Amino acid sequence: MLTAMHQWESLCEGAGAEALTALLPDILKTKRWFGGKARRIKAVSIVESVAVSTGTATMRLLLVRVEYSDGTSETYQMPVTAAFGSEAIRLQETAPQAVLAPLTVRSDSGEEQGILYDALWNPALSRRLFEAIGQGEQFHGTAGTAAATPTKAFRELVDVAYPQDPTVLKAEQSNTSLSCGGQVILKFYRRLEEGMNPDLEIGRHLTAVRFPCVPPIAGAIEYRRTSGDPMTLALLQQFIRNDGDAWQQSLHAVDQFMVRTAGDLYREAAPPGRGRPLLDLAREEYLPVARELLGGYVQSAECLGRRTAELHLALSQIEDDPAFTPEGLTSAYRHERYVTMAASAEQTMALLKERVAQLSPKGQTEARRLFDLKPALDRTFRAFRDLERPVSLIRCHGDYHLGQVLSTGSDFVIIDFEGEPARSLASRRRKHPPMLDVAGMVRSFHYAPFAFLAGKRTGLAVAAQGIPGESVLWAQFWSDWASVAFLKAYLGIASATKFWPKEERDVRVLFDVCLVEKAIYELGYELNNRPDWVEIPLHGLVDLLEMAGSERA
Ligand SMILES: Nc1ncnc2c1ncn2[C@@H]1O[C@H](COP(=O)(O)OP(=O)(O)O)[C@@H](O)[C@H]1O
Ligand SMILES: O=P(O)(O)O[C@H]1O[C@H](CO)[C@@H](O[C@H]2O[C@H](CO)[C@@H](O)[C@H](O)[C@H]2O)[C@H](O)[C@H]1O
Repeated sequence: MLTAMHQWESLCEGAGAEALTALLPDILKTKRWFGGKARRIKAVSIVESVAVSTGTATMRLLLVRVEYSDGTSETYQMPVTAAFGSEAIRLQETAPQAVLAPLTVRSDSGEEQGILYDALWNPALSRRLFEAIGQGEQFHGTAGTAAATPTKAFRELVDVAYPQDPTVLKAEQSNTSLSCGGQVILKFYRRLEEGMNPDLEIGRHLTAVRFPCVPPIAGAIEYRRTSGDPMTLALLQQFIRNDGDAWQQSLHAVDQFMVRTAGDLYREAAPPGRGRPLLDLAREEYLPVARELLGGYVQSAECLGRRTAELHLALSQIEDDPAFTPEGLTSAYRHERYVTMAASAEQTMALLKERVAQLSPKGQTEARRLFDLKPALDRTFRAFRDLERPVSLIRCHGDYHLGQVLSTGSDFVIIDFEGEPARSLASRRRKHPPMLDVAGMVRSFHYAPFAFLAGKRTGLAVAAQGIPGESVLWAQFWSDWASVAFLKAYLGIASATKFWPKEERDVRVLFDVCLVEKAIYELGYELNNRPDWVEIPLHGLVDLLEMAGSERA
């Protein structure tokens, strides 16, 4: 229970903030967007409090610094406000996820009971933020200013009157987004760092060149101080009408595929064998049975491949910003990336060793297989380190997977250019070989059928029973041919561009290393975030390393 004197805002500043900061470690751990749940918090402090008012209601945009016992720290954005009496009771019932703590405000006239809650759930206050962007308003805090600015595209995208109140999206996400009348979406970043968020940085450029496959950016809110780079607090972009994301669409396609493979013709047959590299298959005609069994998904994956190549082309052609100018891969880059990849593989293997007993028997066997495959892993990393010819680095999506693509029916729109959430802002803003995104999507084509088999569609946990054995070959078949369709269309455009490696050998080295690096990242991500998904990237990684071995043999 929080107690404030005279007004709830006293909890946000000075001596009054002690009561709130004492409760914050426990409050943070209950929030979906807090990324430090598995870490020990040493101290929490409020480093900024910016007041935003509608005249009748006030919120404080708090910047909260979390210091961990390992000496590192993070800054989170928490917009807070208070409600009392029947309004507090209504919110506790209708939006329990918004409640931060029960609250008592004492004054000379007595006590008032209420709650402190997330101000994004207050429509009048969140509308105030939407409107501030159109009006280019600034809100002053104790150490800096929250500056709202529209882009040139604002007027085309936004009805300034906002006929409806904003509502918080129900989507499963790491940040918090509000949609306003199905017209625009305002995404509040939770973990903040100095420097422009790549979502805004990339989105602004692609909006300026009118790249059609991303939501145009209408504006942003940034926190500015006299020294240091601004921090991106929020991004306003067009709301894309969609029929779900490509992940949901893919699970549906896998479902239909599995039904087809169970049909009379295929029931007794094993899927046609593997063994050919995907990059080779992508340059040949489709296997007729693959086309038949994947059905309309072949066209979807091809469309996604084309859009991905067009995205890379657009990103490589942004001319007025050095942060986007393509660069050659230097030996310093190769060495530095080699060291980072090897270190992160070591860390992930160590974590897997700690958790191996929690896997299914089949998962435990695969984990042991993975430990034995360490030489193949090293060979893959070394082949990248020893590349001799120059390869282009460009700005990429950075965390590209089927969940980052909205399906509009006949086409796709690519969202969320923030990069891999656990990495630092500096590393998320780096240039990479575009193969990084290609590999991200190919890994996602592997995740979809295996997640389907593991019951992820229906929410069943895989941990206890492991991936069912009988359909694994068909799952692999779907994964391979969906990837081939994507690669065929991607290469059809990308291989003629300046950013694509000229030598086929270099393409193969990059493809292998990017796939393996992504699968290791996923293994670490699942161990830390979704333990009952671990066996999906584990299986994928073992398969990649075994295939790499058999191709070399
Ligand atoms: N421009 C948009 N139009 C419509 N829906 C969107 C848009 N951007 C995001 N969404 C929805 O919000 C979800 C989360 O968005 P995302 O940017 O991936 O958030 P986070 O980075 O917090 O995970 C998406 O999966 C999608 O359902
Ligand atoms: O979308 P985010 O930016 O939050 O990305 C993180 O979470 C993703 C899961 O939500 C994770 O993606 C992995 O799981 C997906 C299925 O849920 C799969 O399609 C992806 O291929 C797989 O990598 C992503 O890695 C992580 O950064």
